[in-house]
This record gives sequence, C-alpha cells and structure tokens, in this order.
Amino acid sequence: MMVAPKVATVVVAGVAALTLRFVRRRRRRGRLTAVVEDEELEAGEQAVPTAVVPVTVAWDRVECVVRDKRGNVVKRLLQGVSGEAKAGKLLAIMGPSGSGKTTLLNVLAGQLAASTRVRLTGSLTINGRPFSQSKHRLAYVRQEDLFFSQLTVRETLSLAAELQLPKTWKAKARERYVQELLYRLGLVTCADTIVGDAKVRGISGGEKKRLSIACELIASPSVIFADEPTTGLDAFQAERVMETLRKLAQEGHTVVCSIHQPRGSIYSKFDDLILLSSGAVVYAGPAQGHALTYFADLGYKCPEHTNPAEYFADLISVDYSSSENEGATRQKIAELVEAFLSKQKKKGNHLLMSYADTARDSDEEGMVQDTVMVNKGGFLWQFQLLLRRAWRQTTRDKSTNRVRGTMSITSALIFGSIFWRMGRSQTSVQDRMGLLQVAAINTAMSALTKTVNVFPKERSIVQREQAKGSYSLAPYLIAKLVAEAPVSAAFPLAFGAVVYPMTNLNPSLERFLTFSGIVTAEAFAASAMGLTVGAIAPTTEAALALGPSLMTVFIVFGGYYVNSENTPAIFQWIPRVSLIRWAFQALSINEFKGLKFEAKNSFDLQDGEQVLERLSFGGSSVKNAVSQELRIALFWYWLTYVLLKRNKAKYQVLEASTPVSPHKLKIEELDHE
Ligand SMILES: Nc1ncnc2c1ncn2[C@@H]1O[C@H](COP(=O)(O)OP(=O)(O)OP(=O)(O)O)[C@@H](O)[C@H]1O
Repeated sequence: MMVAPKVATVVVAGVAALTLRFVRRRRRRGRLTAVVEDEELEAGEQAVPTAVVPVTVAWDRVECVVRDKRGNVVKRLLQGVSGEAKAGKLLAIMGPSGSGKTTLLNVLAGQLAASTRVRLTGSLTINGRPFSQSKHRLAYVRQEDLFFSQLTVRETLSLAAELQLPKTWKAKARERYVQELLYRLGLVTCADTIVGDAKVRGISGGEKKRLSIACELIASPSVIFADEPTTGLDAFQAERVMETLRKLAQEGHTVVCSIHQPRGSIYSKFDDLILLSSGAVVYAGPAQGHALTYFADLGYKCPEHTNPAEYFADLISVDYSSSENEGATRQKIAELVEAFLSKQKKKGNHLLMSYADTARDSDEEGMVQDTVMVNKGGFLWQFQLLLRRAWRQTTRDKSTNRVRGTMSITSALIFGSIFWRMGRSQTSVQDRMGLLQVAAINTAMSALTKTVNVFPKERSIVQREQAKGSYSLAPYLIAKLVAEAPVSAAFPLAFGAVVYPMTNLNPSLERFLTFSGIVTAEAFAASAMGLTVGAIAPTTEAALALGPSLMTVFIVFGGYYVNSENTPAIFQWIPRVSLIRWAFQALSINEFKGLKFEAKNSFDLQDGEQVLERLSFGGSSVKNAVSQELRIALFWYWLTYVLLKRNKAKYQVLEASTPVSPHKLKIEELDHE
C-alpha cells in the first residue's frame, strides 16, 4: 500500500526534472552565447553569460571634419549625424560610394583611425552611458577578412576561442562552444577545410565572411558592426551572410552594417535604415514601409515592383552626366537633407533620450553581463598557442616551401655548374671569392623576399588581435621565430649541400658544417630584416620594393665590391651593419684559412691568409663574424618588436560637441571640395 505513493513521487519528480531540463535546453537554444551546460562545468570553471544584454547605441550630432595644416576645414566626412541602433534590430547604413558609411561605422565602433588633421565631435552613448564608460562588448567585422591561410576553419575558431575565452574553460566546453558556433554560422561543412588564400584554394568568400563573424562572436558581443559584409560576394553568398546577421539581430544583438546597394531580398531583411549622402543624413528610421511613405510624402514615390534600395540609391546620388543634371541632383539632395533635419527638429530627441534612460536603468539593475572577462594566460601559455599556429602555418604551406626548395637547389646547381670543381690555381682565388659573395647574396635575398612577401598581411592580423588584447607581442614574435627556424634553416642547408661538393670548396667536413652554419645564421638575419621591412611598409608591394633596395646597399658594402679599408668615412658604419659583409667575411675565413695555392711567380698568392689580408679580414675569426651576424639578427628582431608595439592602432577621440546653432548644410559646397 505504501509503494504506490512512493512510485508516484519518483515518477512526478522524474517528469519534473525532465521538464525542467527540457525547458532549460529550449531556453538555451537560439542564444548564440549560451553553450556550456551547467552540468558540464567543473569547480572553478566559468561559464559565458547566457543572455545577450539589450544594448542601444545612440549618437547625436556627430561631426567629422578634415582640416589642412592651417586648421581650415577642407572636407566634411560626417555632418551632424544623429541616430540610434537598437537591440534585436538590423540597422543598415546605405549611401553612394564616399558618402561616409565606413566613417560613421568606425565612429560608432570607436575605431576611427586617429589623425591630427581630423576632428571628431558629437555624442555617442551605449545604453545612455558615454561610450568611453561602457562595459558592453562590441564586435567589428571589417571589410577585409584576414586569416592565417593554412589553418582550417575549426582551427582558426578554436584558437580564437582559446585566446579570447577565460582560461578557466575546460577544453571540452570550448570545443562544444566552437562546434555550436560552426553550426550557427553554417560553417560545419567546411570546418576542416583550410581557409586558403590567393595561391591555395580554400573556403569561399562568403564562408570567410561568416568565419570573420564567428571569430567576433566568441567574446559574446552585444553589438556587432559589419563594414560592407557583402562586398565581393556573389548573390547567394551575400544573401547567406546577411541572413546570418539578421538572425543575430533576432537573437537580441544590436547589428549595424554598412552596405552599398543591396538586392531587394537583402533589403527586406533590414529593420532600420540610415541613408547618407555626402556625410549628411537623408533618412533615418524603419527600413520597411515607413521609408517608402516618407519619401512618397516628399514627392518621391518608389514605383511598384522596384527594389527600394536601388530607388533610394538613385535618389541620393549625384548625376554627373551633364552640368545641369549635376546641379539639379545636388539641389534635390540638399532639399532632402533639409527636409529630414526639419522633421527631426520637430520631433526633437525625445524618443532617443527616453530610451537611453530606460536602458541605463537596466544597466544599473545589474544586467551588464555580456562582457566576457578574458583571463589572458601568461607568457608560456600564449607562446605554446602561438607556436602551434605558426608551426602549422609554416609547415603546411607546401606550395611556398616547394618553390623555396626548388629555387635553392636550382641556384645551387647553377652556381655549382659555373664554379665547377675549382682548383688551386691563382685564378681560382677570384672564383672562390665570387662564389662566396654570390652564396651570401643568394641566401639573404631568398630569406628576405619570402618574409616580406607574407609578413605585411600577417602583421595586419596580429594588429587586429593586439587591438582585442588577445596576447602580447613578445610570445608572438618568439613563437614565430621558433616555428620558422627549422624550415628557414632547411633551404640554406640544401643550397650548401649541393653547391659545396660541386664547386670543390675547402674539402673538409668541419668546413662544410661551418659553411652551412654561416649561411643559416645569415638567413635568420635576412629574415629578421624582412620582418622589420614588413612592419614599416604599409603594403606587401611597398615591402617588396623597400626590402631589396635596402639589401642592395648592404651588398655594395658587403666586403667584395668595396674594401672596408677604402670605404669613405661617412659610410663606414654601413659595412658594420651589413649582414652580407659578415656572412661573406665568415665564409671567406672558413674557406681561405689554411688553403694553399699554386704559386709560380714571386708575386703570386701563396696561401689563403694572404687573400684574407687583401680583403681586410686578416685579424678576424669565423666566430667573431657569426656573432656579429647574430647581433644584427637580434637588432632587426628588436626593431620589429618596437615598430609593432608603436604601430598599435590609435583611435580618434570623440570630443563633446558644442551646442550648435541651427545646422546649415551646404551640400553643393561640400561636393566641390
Ligand atoms: N582621414 C581622411 N582624410 C581625408 N578624407 C577622408 C578620410 N577618411 C575618409 N575620407 C574621405 O571621406 C569620404 C567618405 O569615406 P568613407 O570610406 O566613409 O565612404 P563610404 O561611404 O564608406 O565609401 P565606399 O562605399 O566607397 O566604401 C571619402 O571621400 C573618403 O575619401
């Protein structure tokens, strides 16, 4: 008799537990940031906050002007722009090319590049608080997707998760989080494909963009900015990317994107719209229905079955086909801007402020939970993560390594054939010097070119990661050096292994090993110099122009063409810092010391010591020359570190705007500037 109630209690408890679990699972579903189930968390493990905190970004009378040296305004990039982006909404900033979309997006993300010539004023608040005091996390998906090309999608995301999530997360929880992101962003089918680049085919452009979004979502941002997310994508991929952004908005994120001229199906996904022309707002409000009514009331009715995006683009673009058309369109745009301004003035900022106040209240009630506190690991932890990435990038880049290997062997075969089996005659002295100089130049040039070819792009990735505070520079540079060392050493070693026996250089195993050691040290120094060039040059093309030019100077003062004793006083420091000179000096000492030559005349060179005297390398040793080479390598590494540290992105400060007199916009003037 007592059994039945007990069974009933157990059944009820079981059903209740299952229901609760089901409800909790349902609640978790649909939230991007919620992935770790409570039962999987172990003691001390930290979960990512589950809900997306609603965030409103509001900006008021934002002005951005460019001034000349005398302080006169030469260009107005943004003119008294006001608006707001709301939680759960997808806001699109549209306008013709050069209308200020990217500038506005940068301002809203707090990432407008600092410049002494630019002045930025206005107000920017997040949930009613000044931007600078906000603790809400913002994500910015840039127009250019930059990744390590040899890593797979999953590896890229996993590494970003390891760098950005608190260290207290267990590996299993992190993997689940990454897997969830892969599902959400539609990246499961390409999860194990390498990202790729122009040389190696990898994932598609749309997948790259979604991977960029996924990487930004790791830190659970409340606000997502995306700069022209559909640029360069075909219609299908553009649609998928925009659908992803729309879903994120539906999940509670505040999503703001700039877009040029979307298709109708993409336009229909927008909740809110800002139309910009010459940096001024032509319209700001709901994208569907209201926008069309607004313009229809002003006498610009969008014809039926016409894509509103195309209609608006035509409406706010200047027509340059003739001077009359140009004048007429400028006039029309100026009127549209005035019409919007007067409408805004009538409405006042009432709505904006009331929302901001409520949002501030919700912040004060302790709802600010969306910030993931990144528990950055120490040096060793960062080093091992970055080492793994650098190792994969270096060793998997088969095409580059194959080309470098082929070039090393081919040049060794060519030089080997030219300097084939050198004897000990007097003329062989010049041949040996020529060969050693050529070996020094060839090694340095191939190491330099390889580095300057890839580093400027990698630098941009590192700078973005640095801006997020993912890791420090020192572990990054050391990990890169360690990971690349074996591969970088392999090519000069292969060169030496072929050219040395072919040319009959000083035939002893010890000398051969020393030869290989010298060219390897030189390759490291040239690579380090390439890093510095890559850190200075703004683009790969600039780096490719600068690197070899600089190296040419070091070649001229490399000890072969100009004897260091004859170097003009003003240039005497150059041979001392020339990596070619120290390599050539070390190679010459290694080759000539103790070598006897066939001497028929009294003025003939008897031995290698006499050759070294003529080259002014007499009192030196291989050890000394190699240590100078390594010092040069260290100098270039240090300089790269300093430059990367100094080049950290700096952003323009938003100054409070002074109360302005009624805003007078001069579209005609502005466009002539
Ligand atoms: N720091 C600056 N100094 C001078 N002019 C600038 C600066 N930054 C941007 N501009 C100019 O301001 C205008 C707006 O640039 P912005 O990149 O914001 O336009 P956009 O609407 O995003 O254009 P697109 O669709 O072509 O990317 C352009 O004419 C640009 O050349």
